[in-house]
Amino acid sequence: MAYIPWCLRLSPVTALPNPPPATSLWAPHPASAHTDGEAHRQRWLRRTWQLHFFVLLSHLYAFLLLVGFCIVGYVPEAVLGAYGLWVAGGMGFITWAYASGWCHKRRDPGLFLVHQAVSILGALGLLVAAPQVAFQALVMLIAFSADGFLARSRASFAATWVLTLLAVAAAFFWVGPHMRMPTDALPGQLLTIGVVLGSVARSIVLVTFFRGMQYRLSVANDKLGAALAQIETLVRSDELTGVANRRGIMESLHRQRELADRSQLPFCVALLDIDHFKRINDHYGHAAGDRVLRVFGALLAGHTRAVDRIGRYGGEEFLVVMPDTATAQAADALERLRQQIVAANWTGMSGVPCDMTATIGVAQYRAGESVDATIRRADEALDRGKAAGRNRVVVETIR
Ligand SMILES: Nc1nc2c(ncn2[C@@H]2O[C@H](COP(=O)(O)OP(=O)(O)OP(=O)(O)O)[C@@H](O)[C@H]2O)c(=O)[nH]1
Repeated sequence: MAYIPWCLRLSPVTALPNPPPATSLWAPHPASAHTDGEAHRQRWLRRTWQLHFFVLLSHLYAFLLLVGFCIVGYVPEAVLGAYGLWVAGGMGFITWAYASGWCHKRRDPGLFLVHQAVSILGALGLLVAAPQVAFQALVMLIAFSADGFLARSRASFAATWVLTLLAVAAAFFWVGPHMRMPTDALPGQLLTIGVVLGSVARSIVLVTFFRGMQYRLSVANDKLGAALAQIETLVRSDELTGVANRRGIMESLHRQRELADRSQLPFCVALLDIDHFKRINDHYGHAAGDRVLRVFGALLAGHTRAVDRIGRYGGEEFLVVMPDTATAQAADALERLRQQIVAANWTGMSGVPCDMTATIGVAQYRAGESVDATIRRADEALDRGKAAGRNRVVVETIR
């Protein structure tokens, strides 16, 4: 899974059982890389480096403050040297890990646990070695713990803070009596103000950065949700006519069957077939035939109830699911529809000089039967309608 700090994780899009992972903070996930391509990868790399550069700056700032404390005599030079080596070594390693791409291959590309362990131990070491600047060391400890926002999980975030608090308690226990705020003279006061300002600035930048990340992730998540909803609609729609395609109408039919089995309410299935449609193709070409089909789809959508479900079952054959409807009511409604088809201005609407009719077969669902059985009976009625001369509504034969 891509590395995403827990605080940036968004609720997953539920439209698909396995939604693609949201974008990672530290490295673009391979699955998401193809969406925006190289530009997207470069953007993420730039952000990673921006954050890393800022962290480097904050360490440099803390080091310069320590130099100041050393100059005015609060910190031994050996401690300053050890601290400098620790920061240079740690940051050098992390810079190498980013630059070489080594950290991107790891399960934890932010090197979170290593980073936290090194940071907390270093700050603790400073606290013990130079209790004169305990205040700065404590501020650093808390600031490093705030990096826990990069944690993979709430558990490691909580663990970071618990460990920090335990470390601080232990440090107080050992060196507590020697701790003091170096504010007895002006240089110490100024340096202490510098520590406070530095920690406030670090917090502001980190919070701003994470808020920005969270906003961008939420926008990406919304876009993904909208795209998935669009795909959901597209896979169930007929491109030519705009009504449901065979998959969509069959899903509606299965749903209606389940509802009817529960509610014991009747429902009907109607199959509609345009009469002599082949002639349109033969006389005016396939494109003209497509325009006629589009008009037929629009007529069906416009002259059926909102609760009825319409789909293109195949070729010039359409299927209508009519909920809460018994055969007699269905036959009446379909007869009105047939008349609308006859009366429609086909030439005006399709641009093809023609007058179309349709034959309709209708069957009522019988409790417990398969949807295929209902469709078969509607199809038999349709065949009888064609054989009897077309342009009519035929109800299934009750056996
Ligand atoms: N333009 C166009 N034609 C299609 C499409 N799908 C199927 N057809 C055509 O629809 C015609 C169906 O012809 P037939 O099954 O003989 O039916 P018919 O001519 O309507 O005759 P009856 O149903 O017996 O009244 C064929 O010519 C198919 O090529 C489509 O998406 N677009």
